Amino acid sequence: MRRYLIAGNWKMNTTRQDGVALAKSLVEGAAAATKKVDVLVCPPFPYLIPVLDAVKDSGIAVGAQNAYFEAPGAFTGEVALDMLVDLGCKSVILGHSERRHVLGETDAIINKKVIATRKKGLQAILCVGELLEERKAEKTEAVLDEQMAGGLKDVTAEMMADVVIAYEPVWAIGTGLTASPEQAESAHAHLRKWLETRYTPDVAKATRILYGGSVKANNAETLLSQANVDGALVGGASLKAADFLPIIEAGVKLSK
Ligand SMILES: O=C(CO)COP(=O)(O)O
Repeated sequence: MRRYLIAGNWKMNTTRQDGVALAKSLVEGAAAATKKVDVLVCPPFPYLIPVLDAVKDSGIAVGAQNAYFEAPGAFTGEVALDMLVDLGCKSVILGHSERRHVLGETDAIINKKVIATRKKGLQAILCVGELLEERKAEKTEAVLDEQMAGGLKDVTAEMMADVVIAYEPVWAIGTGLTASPEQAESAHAHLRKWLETRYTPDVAKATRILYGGSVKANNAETLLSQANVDGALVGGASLKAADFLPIIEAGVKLSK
């Protein structure tokens, strides 16, 4: 049975003070929920340390929104995975659509990051998803196949033990447009099939596939109740405890 993972991607938001206050509210409101579901917050790099302090021993995990694949060295402006391990981060979001489409990350770069992340023992959350024009042209599955093949090149079945896939249709991110539960389920089922073909039925069964794109308190339960939706990667609605806690609760409610 796959355990739900409810992850908050704060993107380039919050101040230190607001981020710490948010983390403390989550500890108050969701520490108990971590018995049933995995809860993860991914603040901007400068706030990792205060947020890690704020959630210490609560069961809530902290992750980064990106990392560089090289060992520490002369890479101005980058953050090494060793540094994230050193801090106590558990997870890294990789290949988010904003990094692909705004910062120009390619599947090849993302692939190096996935491999380096797993080699350091951290959880890799690999994001995939199609643009609106790709969906309209009925290319969704082809785009997902390409991003999965590129992002997971040379990633072994053993490494897959802590790889999470996040399906984030780009047209649903920050737009208020959510994939319908049927659209989400169809993409997730396709991704699971892909995993089965590329790896094994066991890998496909064990790998969590999160949905991301305008997840809110009022749609979380329907999305999470789809057979192949194993959690949520939440942007805007992860920035306020009052918005994020009900999404966590939806996961708890649906957990056996
Ligand atoms: O990109 C996302 C999470 O990584 C989704 O963002 P929103 O929830 O703001 O649409």
